[in-house]
Amino acid sequence: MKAVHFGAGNIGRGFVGLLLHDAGYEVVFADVNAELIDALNAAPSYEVHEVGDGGSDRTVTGYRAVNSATNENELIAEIQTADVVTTAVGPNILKFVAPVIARALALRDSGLPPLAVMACENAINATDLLRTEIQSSVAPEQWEALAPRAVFANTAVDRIVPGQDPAAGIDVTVEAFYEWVIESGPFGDALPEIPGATFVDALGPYIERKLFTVNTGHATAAYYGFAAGIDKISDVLANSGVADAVRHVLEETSALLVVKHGIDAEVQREYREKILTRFANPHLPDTVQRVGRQPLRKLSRNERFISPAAELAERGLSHTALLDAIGKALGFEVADDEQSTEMQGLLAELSAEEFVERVSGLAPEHPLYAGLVAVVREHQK
Ligand SMILES: NC(=O)c1ccc[n+]([C@@H]2O[C@H](COP(=O)([O-])OP(=O)(O)OC[C@H]3O[C@@H](n4cnc5c(N)ncnc54)[C@H](O)[C@@H]3O)[C@@H](O)[C@H]2O)c1
Ligand SMILES: O=P(O)(O)OC[C@@H](O)[C@@H](O)[C@H](O)[C@H](O)CO
Repeated sequence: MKAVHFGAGNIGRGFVGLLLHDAGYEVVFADVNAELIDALNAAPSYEVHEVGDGGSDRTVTGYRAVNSATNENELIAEIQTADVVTTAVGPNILKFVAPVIARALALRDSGLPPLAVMACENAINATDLLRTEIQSSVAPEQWEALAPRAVFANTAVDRIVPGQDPAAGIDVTVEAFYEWVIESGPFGDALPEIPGATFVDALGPYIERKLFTVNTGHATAAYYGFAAGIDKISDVLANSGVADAVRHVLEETSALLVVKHGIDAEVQREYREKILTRFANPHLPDTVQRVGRQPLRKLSRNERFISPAAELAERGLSHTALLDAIGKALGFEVADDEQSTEMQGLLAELSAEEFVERVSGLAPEHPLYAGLVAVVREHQK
């Protein structure tokens, strides 16, 4: 079995690549980082260090790596005969990896089983987005021929993999916890063999629970931590004021998840307590800069703040802690985070109403709109 994985970064090496390797796949990493590709190809193995309770050291072997920026033909040949394609490049990058997948599908032997394509990004229905990008990269009549050659399944991935110490080379430090949930429907009876993954009929509740608990809580900690001048995420959680703010936010998103998806309130309470423990893992060198990265993406309509806050507002439920966290997000500014500087520019140039419409995509008639405008206006004072 062969898997081609786009994005040999933190989650690519520390989670998706590891689980595919454990499942018996020959893993081919594709990345645009030439130095990383060379380092992977120069070593016969790399280590995944799981830190915290229950962690152990794991070794990944039998992989190879292709530079997708310079070796497109080699990559196409690999995808043509692969069983699985996964991505962990960031949702905004999917449009760049789509054309090469389309070209490989066009050359794929139609007698082969369909290629299983799964985007492992922090976004709702990221694989649907990837499929749309692949489809729009070819002519409509060509898509009819290509579509049966692939199966597209959405997934939810959860493992905290911080930025890595450059001195560690290609080895990766990760938390011990992981969860990979994949929708089963698209595969019919032919589920990919990935023992470390859980296949479910309906992914919606899983991805929303993950994004609106783990990622909403994480981003809240990052933006409050940044405002307080704290660098390490575990130190942020040690600040009782910030820890309370994160708890309040997660109580609000939990109320939505319980009412919307019928998740048991006690089960959800335990889930969020476990997540707070994960954030506080002192062995994990995670930073507010990484967790808060790309704030414009995080403040967009279907993401971890606006989506739950909008639905809470629509249902007449409390969302004040989320609005406070959004206010903190507006203060995020990190020199090498382009979106954070772009956001500061927008805050300086646009009215509060224009900023809300541009960034969150909410219309003036939405019940969250006025509250959001007030938060932005307060920040601009
Ligand atoms: N790190 C985590 O804790 C974590 C956990 C769950 C999900 N995720 C999600 O996984 C994705 C990747 O996150 P990460 O933390 O691993 O980021 P990362 O920056 O460590 O890795 C991304 C990799 O993608 C590569 N890349 C960029 N453009 C590319 C292209 N056009 N083709 C091929 N490779 C390309 C980069 O060079 C980099 O190596 C994001 O969507 C993130 O939300 C991350
Ligand atoms: O990757 P992002 O930028 O969407 O979010 C940053 C972190 O919250 C995220 O990477 C978490 O570590 C991860 O989602 C845990 O499963």
